[in-house]
Amino acid sequence: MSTVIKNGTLVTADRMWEADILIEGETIARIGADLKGDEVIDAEGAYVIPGGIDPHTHMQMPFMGTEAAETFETGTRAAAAGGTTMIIDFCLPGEDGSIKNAIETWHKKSRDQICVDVGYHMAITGWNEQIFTEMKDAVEMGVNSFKHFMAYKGALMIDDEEMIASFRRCKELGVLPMVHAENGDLVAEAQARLLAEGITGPEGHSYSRPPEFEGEAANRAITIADAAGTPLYIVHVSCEQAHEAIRRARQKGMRVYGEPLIQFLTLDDSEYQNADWDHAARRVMSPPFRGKEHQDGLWAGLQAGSLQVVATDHAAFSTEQKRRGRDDFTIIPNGTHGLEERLALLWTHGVETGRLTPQEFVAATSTNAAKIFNIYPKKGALVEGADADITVWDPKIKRTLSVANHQSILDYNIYEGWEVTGQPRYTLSRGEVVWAWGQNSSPRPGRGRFVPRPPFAAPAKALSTWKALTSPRAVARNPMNIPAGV
Ligand SMILES: NC(=O)NCCC(=O)O
Ligand SMILES: [Zn+2]
Ligand SMILES: [Zn+2]
Repeated sequence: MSTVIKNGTLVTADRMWEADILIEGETIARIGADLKGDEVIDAEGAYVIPGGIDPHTHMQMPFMGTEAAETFETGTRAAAAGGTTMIIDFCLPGEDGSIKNAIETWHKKSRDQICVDVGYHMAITGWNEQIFTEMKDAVEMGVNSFKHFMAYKGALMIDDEEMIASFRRCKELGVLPMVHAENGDLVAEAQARLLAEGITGPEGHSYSRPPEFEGEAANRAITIADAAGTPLYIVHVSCEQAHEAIRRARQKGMRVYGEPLIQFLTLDDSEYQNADWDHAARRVMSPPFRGKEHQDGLWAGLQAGSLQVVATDHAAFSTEQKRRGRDDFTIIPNGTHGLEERLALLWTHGVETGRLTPQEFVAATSTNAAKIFNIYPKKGALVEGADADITVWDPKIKRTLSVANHQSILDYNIYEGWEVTGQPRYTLSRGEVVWAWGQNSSPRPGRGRFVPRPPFAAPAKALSTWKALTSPRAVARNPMNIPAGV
């Protein structure tokens, strides 16, 4: 069976042009004029873009004494409804500490539920022989990126020595280390002080994690990555201090990538001052939302290219779960949602305002992630042979974001009442329409697939060559120029 998408304007990270797309089975077979297929999808007046890739989600994640409420099923349905056709979720090792077992556990959780494709990053939450060995197994199982938490002291956090060892192992394996950059010791100290001062509400969360703590950790992680000779991806960049560290590193020629979240681009820290406890607690995440000046910096980074990917860090906890921290902000589960809203918010606040071109929008929502995480051009591209993960993006559809119409399992929406312009008229995952605007689609759970991601030959080789050329070496001297011993 073949399908042709007709009359649309194709947009990729580097081009915009009029053409039809012929899909045969699961892949793009041809791109050109006047193509014919068994079925026709009309894209008149719409942009035809690569399906979104959200490289930062946490479905059903065990965290802070509970488990994220969003399931792989509801989460990937929300993704499809928002024009996203692939997520990369974070695997956390269980009590046995095994990375291999964690991947199997994630497969078991996701396999029968996913409506679109998934990949995994692996969290490194300690350091020992088993982890060293199993990192290679993880690579063979299709994982090419490893996250290190510099925060969440006493839980997921690792120290510098462990991070150095793990980054060196990443370099050996040609895979990408990632960091959650916040100084966890300083956060823990600030939390204790604020509680002692009687600040127990969600505003304490924001006070305990100032941008300086994030900037310090970003600089430290960059220094460790440079010493280990590896590229680095910094997740959920929220502030100018971390952005500045990334800019400086990139200017020195380092491959450091920065990921702002759609939440950081659109919401600010005044949310934590809201008199309604639930309102403020539902927006508790780490790092927290920042002031407007930081937001402007993040937008500028996307425009200038110092930040590459807009993700969501979708970690959805219900009101009831958030209320666990009623008397103590340090136990409010950290996380917010955005998977379904990401593209529409970035279009509305990025493209509609002239901050981003449609091509830059595509780069930030799919192509750059596909390149950085080594699945390009299978994903994130409109080229012959690529997976037919395609969103027919209608820039005229208006929608009011609301818990009443969202697909997420959550009992609230942090964007309640916000008007957005632009929605997927159709979302296609490997050639199948999984979402059609206004038709109450229900993509089949279990149709999604795990996408293995191989290690990165090119950046690893380039960095090794450069490090070998610039590494310290002894100066060859004529013995006549060396003082004689006494
Ligand atoms: N970001 C957040 O608050 N929750 C999810 C876990 C993480 O990414 O740190
Ligand atoms: Zn994190
Ligand atoms: Zn996260």
